[in-house]
Amino acid sequence: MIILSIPTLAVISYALYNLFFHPLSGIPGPIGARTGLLSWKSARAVKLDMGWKVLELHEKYGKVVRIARNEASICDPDAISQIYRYIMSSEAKKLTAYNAGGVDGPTSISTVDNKRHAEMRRAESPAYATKLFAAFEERVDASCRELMGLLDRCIDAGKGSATVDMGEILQLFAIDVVGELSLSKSFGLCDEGRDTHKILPMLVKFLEIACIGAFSPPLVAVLTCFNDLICSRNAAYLGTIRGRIDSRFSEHRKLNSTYTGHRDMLEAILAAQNPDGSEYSLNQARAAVGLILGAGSGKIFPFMTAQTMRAMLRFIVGHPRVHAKVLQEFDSALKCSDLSIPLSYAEACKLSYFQACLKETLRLHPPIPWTLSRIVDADGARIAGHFFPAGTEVSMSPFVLHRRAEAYGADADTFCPERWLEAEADPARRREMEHNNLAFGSGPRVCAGRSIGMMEVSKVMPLLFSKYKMRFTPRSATSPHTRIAGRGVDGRMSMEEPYFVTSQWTAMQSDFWCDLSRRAYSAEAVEEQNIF
Ligand code: HEM
Repeated sequence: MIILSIPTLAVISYALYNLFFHPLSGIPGPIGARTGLLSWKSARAVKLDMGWKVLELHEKYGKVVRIARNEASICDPDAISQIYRYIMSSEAKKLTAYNAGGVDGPTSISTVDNKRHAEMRRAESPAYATKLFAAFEERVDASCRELMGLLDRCIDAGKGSATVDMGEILQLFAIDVVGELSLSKSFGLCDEGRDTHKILPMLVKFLEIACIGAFSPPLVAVLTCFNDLICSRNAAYLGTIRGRIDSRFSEHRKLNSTYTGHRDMLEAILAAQNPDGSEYSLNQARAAVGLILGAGSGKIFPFMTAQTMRAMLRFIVGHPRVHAKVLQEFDSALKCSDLSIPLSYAEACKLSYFQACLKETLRLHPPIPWTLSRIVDADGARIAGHFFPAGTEVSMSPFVLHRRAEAYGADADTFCPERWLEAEADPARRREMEHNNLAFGSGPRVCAGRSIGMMEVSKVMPLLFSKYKMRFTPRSATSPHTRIAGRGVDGRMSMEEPYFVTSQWTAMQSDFWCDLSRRAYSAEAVEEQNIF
């Protein structure tokens, strides 16, 4: 009896301490999180509903919510700099959860120590530098051609129209692009027209499991075994990547090559040096390139660009007024010879309405809805009216912040690209809106591949919109959808929703079918055919 009651007493004392004496005890939140007896975040990782659940908590409890025993989620634009810049600039460490999922060794995103992170970031920065952009653009153009080739083949096979899983096709494209950018070699997925190595399910499972493991430490060992199993079942894909990295590594060492800055990201990584002047080892190169490719890392960037492209397609085609304006802008630029095909990034940046749509897409559907956590440093910090002592965690969800009226106005939850154009006339407002955009994170750990991601999306999406007539395949008993209803990024289920979103570390869409046919892209054609 006494033996039984000791553990029970320990649990009760632990819960009471967390409820009434823990430094975060004054902050409201779900009871499981406040007592520390249930992991609210693990539940989100398993149920794949993070975005809308954390939003619900903020709607119920306000700007500051205790989402774990030691963590508060904050949604206050005024706190962005404090959390991501000032706290980070001192001794604060990045949450150890980022370590989950690494295979080849530490990467910049998984490195907790700030000093080491800064060193890695500096060493690897040439891989993301604008110096490589001319080469990058050619490679993205090559992948665009393969993508258009695939869509044309589908349309020809269907004698002028086709119903395709655009979600999957855009993912194949994004993976081909990172293959081109990082290793000078596409994976040929668009050429094949399908996921030949079954890479996609592997990457999705890898990511989901890494997230569950990150927030359920007792499960890490079991989940790591699952991840190893997933990797071994997809040895062909991982083997191809490793083989390419390894042979380029030996070639680099044998020839004692110097970095010319003209080839690809791997060339820049092979030339990277540690602070003591030593060259990057094979494992360091594998880890850095694996991070970019999503092979052997829990953070999968080809997913993020694909998610952005899918969301953009969903928002633009789902808003006929916006769709017509995007096409009109493209057609008139083409008519005035302001554009060439393939589109250069510089030209794509001049399509101001299109760029506003891209920013609006990243605002309403940030690929990472998860709370980006930081640990408070030795001095503690006063944030959003609360004092956080050293060692407590503070975080923000891009998804939640982007939907707050304080950040984007009373209509924050509607898709309105015009808000970005209007802000152009008011530099202070524009700066504020850019500052509140957390889609790529903020501060010293902001996304290293931001310009690459923006370039990729900016080059391919205008072409897709202008070259093809696209509409969402209506859901019906005979449609190819695997789910009866769709689910939007806000968690709402609907028969009208063209895809199904799961919200975990990333907001992933699936089951996204579109009807496709060719479109004559010129301004006259739009008017004559009265397409809209
Ligand atoms: C639309 C596409 C993308 C989005 C929305 C995105 C978003 C993000 C976010 C939110 C973070 C920071 C996470 C944090 O605060 O801990 C991040 C980090 C990072 N991203 Fe991206 N990303 C995108 C594309 C890419 C691409 C294409 C690459 C590589 C070519 C890339 C490479 C990285 C790297 C290396 C980091 C780690 C930075 C560090 O910790 O120093 N990203 N990304």
